[in-house]
Amino acid sequence: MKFTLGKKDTQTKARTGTLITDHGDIQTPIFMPVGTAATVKAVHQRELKDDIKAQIILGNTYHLYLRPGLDILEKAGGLHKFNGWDRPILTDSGGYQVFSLAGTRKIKEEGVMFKSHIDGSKHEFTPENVMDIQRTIGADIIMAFDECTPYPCEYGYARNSMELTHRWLKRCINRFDTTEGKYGYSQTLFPIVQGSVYKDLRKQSAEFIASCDREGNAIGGLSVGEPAEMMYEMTELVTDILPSDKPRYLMGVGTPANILECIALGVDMFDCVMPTRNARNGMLFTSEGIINIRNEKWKDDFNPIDPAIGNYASTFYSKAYLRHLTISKEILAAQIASIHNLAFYLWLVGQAREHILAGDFGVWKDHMVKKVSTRL
Ligand SMILES: CO[C@@H]1O[C@H](CNc2nc3cc4c(=O)[nH]c(N)nc4cc3[nH]2)[C@@H](O)[C@H]1O
Repeated sequence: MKFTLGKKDTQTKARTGTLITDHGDIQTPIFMPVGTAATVKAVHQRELKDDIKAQIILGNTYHLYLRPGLDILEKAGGLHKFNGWDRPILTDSGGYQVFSLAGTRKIKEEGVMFKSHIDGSKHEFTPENVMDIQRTIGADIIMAFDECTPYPCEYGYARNSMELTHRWLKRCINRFDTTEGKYGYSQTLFPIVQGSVYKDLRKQSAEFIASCDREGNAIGGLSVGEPAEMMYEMTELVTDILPSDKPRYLMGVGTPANILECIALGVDMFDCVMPTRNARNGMLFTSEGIINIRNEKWKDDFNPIDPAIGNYASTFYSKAYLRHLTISKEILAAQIASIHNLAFYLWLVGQAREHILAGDFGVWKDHMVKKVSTRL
């Protein structure tokens, strides 16, 4: 994988770039739709490509390992062949899901023992087998096996958790660098900065991660319930230390406003379940602000959902129609709202890229942060 920097903004730390992978190029800043269990929920691959203009999507090691399982994925020739998404894929390592989803888990130096949330079966993730699992899934970008330090937590817990993540990272690197991809294209491993909300730990973790000299770096342990101001403070502290010639991925972030603020702090890659999860509950992100489509006020609003972002679903369907589908619990509601929200997120980061190139990102960002946060 190769990353070439494009233009650096003069008023903020925002920058454009291009990530070159064996499954295609990615223009940054970029938002990555979450496709947890081999699917971006309610959305076809064609819609992802043509309507949403997604450039890279996520998969999840924890979920894919449990179902459909490695045997099926290997027989299919990897995840790209299995779900038909032939552009880049990034998989999270399970370092978050094991702590947030799995039943009873036990963290040891060796790894994490856990029970499947599906059938209660017992499993163990170690840095080594999580690398092997992600080799089999075949994502272009894979994440190190880490502990996403819970928030809030005591300083001592945060330090021990960060140090465990660093020891696990060394084992991930040793395993990854001594194994090959299984499907004839290259994969790359991103390490993950931890340190919770403690400045000295964040600095220490960012310096260690930077010293590993990998092709990209991720910022973890955020978007876990901390106040937004704290997320921004930790993000800025870390991006000032991570190398500027490598892509920076802020995991699990976030709202449209969070994404714009963190682009201004020098982050290049984002993922979040919000556009798809909130879509299924009738919460729409639009270029004019946030809409709760269930609200009575939309029942006879026959205007399109959001023609400004220029995709089929947001232009063809009216708010009144989508409200009807949503309160009627029609399947099509989830499809239209998910496509719309994801198209909005891709439109927003695309606009950010254009304004960085045009040299007016700072002013545009401040205006848009207010606009996208307005409750309509
Ligand atoms: C704002 O949405 C809520 O918050 C979650 C996103 N927040 C988040 N923070 C993360 C941190 C890590 C990490 O430190 N390590 C690894 N490996 N993966 C991670 C994944 C993460 N996702 C959504 O699931 C949703 O519940």
